[in-house]
Amino acid sequence: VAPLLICIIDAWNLPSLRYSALNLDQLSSQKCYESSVAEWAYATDINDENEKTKLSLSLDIAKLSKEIWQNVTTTFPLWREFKDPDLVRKFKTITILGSAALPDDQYKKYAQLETDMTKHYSTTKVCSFKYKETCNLSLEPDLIKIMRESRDEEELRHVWTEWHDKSGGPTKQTYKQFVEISNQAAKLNNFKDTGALWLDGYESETFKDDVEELWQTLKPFYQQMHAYVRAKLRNVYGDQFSDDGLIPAHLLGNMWAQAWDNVFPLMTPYPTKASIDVTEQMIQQGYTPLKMFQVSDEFFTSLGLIPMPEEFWKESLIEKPDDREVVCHASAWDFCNKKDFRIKQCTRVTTTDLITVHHEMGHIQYDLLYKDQPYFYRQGANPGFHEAVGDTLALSVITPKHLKEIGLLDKSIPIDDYETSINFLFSMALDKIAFLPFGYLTDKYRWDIYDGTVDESQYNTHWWKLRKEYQGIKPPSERSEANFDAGAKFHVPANVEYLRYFVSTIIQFQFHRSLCIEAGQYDPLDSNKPLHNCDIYRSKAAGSKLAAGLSMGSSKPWPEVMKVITGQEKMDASAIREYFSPLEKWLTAANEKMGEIPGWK
Ligand SMILES: CC(=O)N[C@@H](CC(=O)O)C(=O)NC[C@H](CC1(C(=O)N[C@@H](Cc2ccc(O)cc2)C(=O)O)CCCC1)C(=O)O
Ligand SMILES: [Zn+2]
Repeated sequence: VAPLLICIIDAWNLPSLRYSALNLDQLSSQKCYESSVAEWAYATDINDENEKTKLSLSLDIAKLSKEIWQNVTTTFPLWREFKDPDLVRKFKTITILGSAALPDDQYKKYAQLETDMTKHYSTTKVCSFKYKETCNLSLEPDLIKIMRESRDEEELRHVWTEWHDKSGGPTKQTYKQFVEISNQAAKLNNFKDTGALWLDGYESETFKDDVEELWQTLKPFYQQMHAYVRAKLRNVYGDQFSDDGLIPAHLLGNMWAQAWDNVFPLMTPYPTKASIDVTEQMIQQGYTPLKMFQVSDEFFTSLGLIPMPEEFWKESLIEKPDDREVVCHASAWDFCNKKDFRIKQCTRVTTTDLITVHHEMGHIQYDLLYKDQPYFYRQGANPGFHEAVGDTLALSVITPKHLKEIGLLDKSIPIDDYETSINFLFSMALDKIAFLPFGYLTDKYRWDIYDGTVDESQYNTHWWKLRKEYQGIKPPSERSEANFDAGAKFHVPANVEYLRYFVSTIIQFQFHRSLCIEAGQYDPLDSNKPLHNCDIYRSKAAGSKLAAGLSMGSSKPWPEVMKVITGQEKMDASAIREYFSPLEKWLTAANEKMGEIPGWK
């Protein structure tokens, strides 16, 4: 590869030799394509044959990137001193290898451990509460549905405990081994541990402090919402509550208590007014998963963004097959050949899944917008940007105004009054504000493990310490170090960094505010155009502003991309606070009236 490399670097310097730069791009994207095909085959049909192929292809691509890395660092040991910042940036993306830096045998062990943990998570089955001998319930769709719909405290506790015992516990020792190898890889990349490697993706010395500050800014609002929800759940499940101020984790409508929108029906602020749960309407109108993807694609193209390519509609898997095991956790795939882009999602016809469809389509839209960047720049400006694309557009889609526009909310229903807006904002806060402490602690927990603060004898104790401190929740049943409850959350066994979702929750409101101004849908001085009512649907101006930033991929540091999209360079909680400000006032007054004191011991 060395000679190829020499002229590659020249090529980057001498446009005349561009063809050789293409070779490195072509070499890497070809290998990426092959390993993506093998990954996809496995994720959509979990069996030994596909697992072997997937592991061998991922070893191949690890070998190639290690070879390129070794040649770059030996041929150009002083690359950090180069004058051209773009060249230095390219070198940097090549030299951050992650697990591929491991020697082959260690890499094989790492990949096997990760595959074993993800396979265990994706195939775990539990027994039903009502029919004790039925033990084939999957997380998706069975347990998700029970957690969303059941109001039977014992059934919720059974399902929560079964899932946490069976999915997390058995992977604890595997995870401990995985942590050790993962840290070895980080050190080979010149990081002190995997947590530091993850944070490097945000290219900011102060990132941890910035995140902590954003959390401290929003924590009082979270505590007001937590207090109101706690009071309302106490009315329903009284005996489950004690005076510690904590909410039992199984009563919040979600297996991980990370989004509470499913308990909205138990605490609707104004029950006679409209709510944005349009699941019934979708079913009545004969919505199918395909229709949900078409509705989303139409929203993107209404902004002048790129339609899903032919391949997408042909190759995506949008419903759970009934003849094989698949990894149901939704995901969006870029096959690195500029043509093949797919989504794998076990889609159900629900409002939540309509939002998830937009989330996944947002990933593909970003992949499409930066597909002509050099291979190493075909990434999000930072991981949070990739997560924010779909959610930003979903903030418009989910408004009562837009739901009427697409016929999911009856035209006759009044939606411009104060009470309807409080219902809407409360439902949005149960999703977005409830998520913030979870989005933060899921990586804080793993930073503490990777940097050695916590060893495996404390894995479960530490998880519940953070879950109590940040979320104000507690487990519904006795937990011990025989459990590994963090392992019951996909991203831990699958080893996917999670802070990206906290970052996305903050910046998506900054993107939304900027695009709403561009679309003429929001004016900070016009109270008739509040931010939460904005729908950028059909605004080509908003679409082109978003596309201008996203097309840059990771070619520039993310503050520059942030500036293109929002005019600001920093993450800033003012947008999310402005969006929710009517609700924050309402909740504070409601808690005072109930005598409900925010916070917990
Ligand atoms: C090849 C590959 O892996 N590709 C990446 C994308 C990429 O890197 O290009 C990818 O598809 N990752 C999967 C992951 C799936 C989901 C997720 O895990 N979400 C978080 C947090 C959350 C929850 C609600 C929400 O509205 C938004 C976020 C959770 O469920 O806890 C499942 C539901 C939605 C998104 C994703 O799409 O981020
Ligand atoms: Zn995502």
